[in-house]
Amino acid sequence: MEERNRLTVGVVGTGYVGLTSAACLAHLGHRVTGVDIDAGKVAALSRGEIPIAEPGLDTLVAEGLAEGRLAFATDLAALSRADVVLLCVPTPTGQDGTSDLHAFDAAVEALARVLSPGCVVAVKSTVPVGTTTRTELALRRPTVNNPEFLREGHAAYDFLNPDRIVIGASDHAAADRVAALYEGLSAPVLRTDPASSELAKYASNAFLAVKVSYVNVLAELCERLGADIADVAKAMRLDPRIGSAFLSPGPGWGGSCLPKDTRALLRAAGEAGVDFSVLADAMAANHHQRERVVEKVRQAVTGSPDGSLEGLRLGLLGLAFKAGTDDVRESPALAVATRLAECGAVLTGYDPGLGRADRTGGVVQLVDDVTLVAKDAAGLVLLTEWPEFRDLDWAHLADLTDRATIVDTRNLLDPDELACAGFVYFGLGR
Ligand SMILES: NC(=O)c1ccc[n+]([C@@H]2O[C@H](COP(=O)([O-])OP(=O)(O)OC[C@H]3O[C@@H](n4cnc5c(N)ncnc54)[C@H](O)[C@@H]3O)[C@@H](O)[C@H]2O)c1
Ligand SMILES: O=c1ccn([C@@H]2O[C@H](COP(=O)(O)OP(=O)(O)O[C@H]3O[C@H](CO)[C@@H](O)[C@H](O)[C@H]3O)[C@@H](O)[C@H]2O)c(=O)[nH]1
Repeated sequence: MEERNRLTVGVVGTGYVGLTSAACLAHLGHRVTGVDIDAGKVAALSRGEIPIAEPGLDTLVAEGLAEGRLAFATDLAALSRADVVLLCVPTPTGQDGTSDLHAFDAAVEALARVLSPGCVVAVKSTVPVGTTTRTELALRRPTVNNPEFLREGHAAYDFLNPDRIVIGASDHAAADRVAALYEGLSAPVLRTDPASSELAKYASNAFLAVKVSYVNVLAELCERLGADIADVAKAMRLDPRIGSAFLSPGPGWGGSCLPKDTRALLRAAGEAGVDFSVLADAMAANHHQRERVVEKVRQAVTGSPDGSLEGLRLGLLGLAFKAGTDDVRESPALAVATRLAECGAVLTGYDPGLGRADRTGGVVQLVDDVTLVAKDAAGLVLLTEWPEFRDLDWAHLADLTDRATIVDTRNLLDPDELACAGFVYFGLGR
């Protein structure tokens, strides 16, 4: 990148989005300082220690630190000379869809005191429509909305290879400044107004949620009608209007974004007097899906829809909300585990991303050896689609179990192979 395009960038919040943005923008040649209120995190990052499991991020952070283009601080004063500041703080949503903007507003209030008059602020946090314009008024600095679409587990790759860059701004020069951050990346840049940009973020996540709920209900219908969801989805994927992604059934959609953003969009629609019942239905289907998985496990391991799970040992494979991450925020796997525990089951769990770090609130005894999960279990439940589960020694695991029964909620495994290994296999929609 030419020297003239290098910007001095501040990033507020160094979580999944902030840390990834900081490391990737430093990689693109900008001078970046990431600021976080968590002093322990800042100290660790300054030593090159990465608190989240994201492929490639450690290398990018090490590169940025070594080349002097990346630094971390706890004091926002470190951003006083920034050309652009990205806001990447959490914006959680309550059960009623209300966005909690405390962290966001606190960061804005503190920034107002330190930013130079010419600084452009980019809101990367996912925020309700109107927030960017309100922030612009509070900061009295040009403020644009620049939503982030990265997926956890692919954060650095997605940041550097985006499908699109969306910039919602009322000021052309401010939009140009933010667009300059991404020079060198080949992605369509969509310039629009702040409200459209804010809404595009929620609309994208909620659409993905609807798609997964659709396929999960379809899987239930397949079971009732004797069809195979794998083939039904395969036929659908071949239609480019439908697309090939997000058609895999599972225990429901979760994570730090889809649930909270769907709730927020439904609330925004309600407040605007718009009946967006397809969203409410997708959320209800998602709740139902977890119950359906619990009832499938009950039927599989007890042989009856009314069988008791009290005192039964169950082994869980996977607790993260999806493969490739150590994140358990709103994890459907954890929701299923919690429900099974409420039914009296005694749970042992193994997740390649979590190790023995207990982030399950004590619901599951986490072990770091899959054979301990199988030992004396009345059944196994595969909840997260870690690819390495395909290569386990299933015959050995079947021998270790009390009853060689497995419920594969991700349809990850080959039913014939599992049957050969001695398991009674149950998938979804098969
Ligand atoms: N996680 C994702 O995959 C993803 C993707 C796209 C968009 N988003 C959105 O990005 C935003 C951030 O999400 P995240 O997952 O990166 O959050 P996170 O919880 O991983 O990280 C947020 C960081 O902000 C810090 N922080 C909180 N208040 C602060 C303050 N006042 N000043 C400085 N630092 C502060 C926290 O200590 C934490 O390190 C949210 O709005 C989210 O919806 C997340
Ligand atoms: O066919 C599928 C695809 C996904 N899921 C589930 O859907 C959830 C969400 O998956 P994913 O979208 O990959 O997770 P995130 O990393 O949270 O990414 C979403 O949320 C981010 C935060 O807003 C956005 O930036 C991303 O574009 C958006 O994909 C997970 O529980 C998945 O297991 C399925 O069950 N079946």
